[in-house]
Amino acid sequence: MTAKIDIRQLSVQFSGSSGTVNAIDRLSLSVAPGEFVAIVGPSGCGKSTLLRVIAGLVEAASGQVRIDGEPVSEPPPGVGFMFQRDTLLPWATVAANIRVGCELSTLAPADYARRVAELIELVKLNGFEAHYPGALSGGMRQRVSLARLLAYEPELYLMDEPFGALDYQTKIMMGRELLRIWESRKRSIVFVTHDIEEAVALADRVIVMSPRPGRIVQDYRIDLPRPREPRALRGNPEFSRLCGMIWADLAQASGETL
Ligand SMILES: Nc1ncnc2c1ncn2[C@@H]1O[C@H](COP(=O)(O)OP(=O)(O)OP(=O)(O)O)[C@@H](O)[C@H]1O
Repeated sequence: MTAKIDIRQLSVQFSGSSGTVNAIDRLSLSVAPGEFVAIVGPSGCGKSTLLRVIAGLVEAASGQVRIDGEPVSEPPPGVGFMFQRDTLLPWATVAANIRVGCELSTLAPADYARRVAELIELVKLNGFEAHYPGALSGGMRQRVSLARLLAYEPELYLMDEPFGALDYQTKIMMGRELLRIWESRKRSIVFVTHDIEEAVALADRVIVMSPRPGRIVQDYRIDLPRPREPRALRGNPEFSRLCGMIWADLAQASGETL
């Protein structure tokens, strides 16, 4: 079976006035079709850079990234992103921003309005349809970005701390929705987060990265039963064990003692 994402010996460097930064060093990773992979690691370890290389937005110094067997050289079709800083159109309303996702999807134009209304309901932005992004909080903008991504329904979701600006309850709710959609459609997801519990609750695998240069130090298979209810997992001993191990890896990667 062809991997959805196949990364071989990837290195990425950034050059600036203060010298060259080795952001990623000889990293190899394979993501199967339909797999949900979470990436955790200390700040600055190259998680966002890795997503950007997969998305064809940053060039590799060496190594190769393939999506569906094809080398990535520019943003590939069928890939949806959700970046840390939202990329909403400032001149378009909430509804119009979500509609952009529909336009990228295979949905018939006659169904756009219904889908936009469903997604606004899903991300709890009823009453804000006609607002512009500048009039929304960071968490609300993140929910619009999520709705736009869900409207697109790409084959591959690249999500960079998608729930980082949300309050705890909304974050749990959005995680549950993402799981529900993923479980019904089985698209591939690469999901960067700083939240270990979120990573273990959602993903099939949790990849732990070390700080500069970014490398993979652990690759955990999360065999917790599905469908999962993120909140109910909090009392599960296997869930706690996995979170504890990843916590220890991260502490070690950051050079901290527990
Ligand atoms: N465009 C760029 N130019 C120069 N250096 C960069 C650029 N983008 C990233 N870097 C550097 O590459 C390294 C990895 O950055 P990256 O944003 O990928 O880390 P991260 O793990 O996503 O961090 P965080 O968890 O804080 O979001 C950092 O040292 C960063 O300073």
